[in-house]
Amino acid sequence: MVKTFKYIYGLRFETKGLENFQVEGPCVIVSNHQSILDMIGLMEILPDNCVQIGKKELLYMGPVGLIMYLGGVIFINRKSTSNAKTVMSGVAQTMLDENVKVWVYPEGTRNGNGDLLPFKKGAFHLAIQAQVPIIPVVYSSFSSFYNPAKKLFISGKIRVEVLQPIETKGLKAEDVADLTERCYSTMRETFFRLSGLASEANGSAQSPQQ
Ligand SMILES: CCCCC/C=C/C/C=C\CCCCCCCC(=O)SCCNC(=O)CCNC(=O)[C@H](O)C(C)(C)COP(=O)(O)OP(=O)(O)OC[C@H]1O[C@@H](n2cnc3c(N)ncnc32)[C@H](O)[C@@H]1OP(=O)(O)O
Ligand SMILES: CCCCCCCC/C=C\CCCCCCCC(=O)OC[C@@H](O)COP(=O)(O)O
Repeated sequence: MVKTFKYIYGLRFETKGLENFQVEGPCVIVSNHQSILDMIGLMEILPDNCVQIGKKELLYMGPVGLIMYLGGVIFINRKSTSNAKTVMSGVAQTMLDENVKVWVYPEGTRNGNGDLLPFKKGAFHLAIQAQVPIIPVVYSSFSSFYNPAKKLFISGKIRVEVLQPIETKGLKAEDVADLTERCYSTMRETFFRLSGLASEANGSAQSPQQ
């Protein structure tokens, strides 16, 4: 049902690398998060047996919260790192027991400013604790067709790339920072490429025309 919103809004998806989802057993999928439109992009490529990590406030969104709850979304309290850590440790065991993939937005919040925010570390702890691969997914920038500040929302194309799995076998807690950084730079590079943006050393991004 969520997927059908793409026809209403005139969004087209060009997807590459779906075969990278074909890993044996569970994995952690990480993707960039620009807006609520990501829910359409999520449903466009959602693999089987995959649940998402969401902020707990979403649970209180009436019927939408109920659907998410019934769909298996794992709710975390972002204001309490210790609570979120406890929930995610439980997830590591469950994903192995039940052969489930877990989708995390490592930026931890929506960000439509034409770059990726620094990644939070929960997804990477999770993958290392469960010793499962990380599969990065990158969606190109929406800014050419969707910009609430400029009251812009027209039809547009979203390029999606499912990148190759990053193995975590043998990695330990002390490798989390390095793994996070590796994944971040690969995804950021891919984001700029898919969006046709030139990156700048200071972290801001500009289109070549600008
Ligand atoms: C029309 C009808 C519609 C019908 C409806 C249908 C709807 C669709 C159905 C389903 C779709 C659902 C989609 C849901 C999408 C939801 C999107 C969101 O909500 S995004 C926001 C929530 N997600 C996240 O925040 C995930 C990312 N965040 C993290 O991973 C964080 O790390 C954290 C676990 C929340 C902790 O946050 P904190 O700010 O404290 O982050 P740090 O990363 O800086 O961590 C601090 C510190 O703790 C260490 N740490 C972190 N995690 C762990 C861990 N698991 N184990 C051990 N240690 C951990 C981390 O390393 C840091 O320490 P240090 O600095 O020393 O390294
Ligand atoms: C004009 C925009 C129109 C949007 C059309 C949306 C089509 C999708 C239809 C229904 C899906 C409803 C599901 C709602 C789930 C919202 C998930 C989401 O994006 O949560 C925000 C959260 O991650 C981070 O929150 P903050 O950025 O920190 O606060």
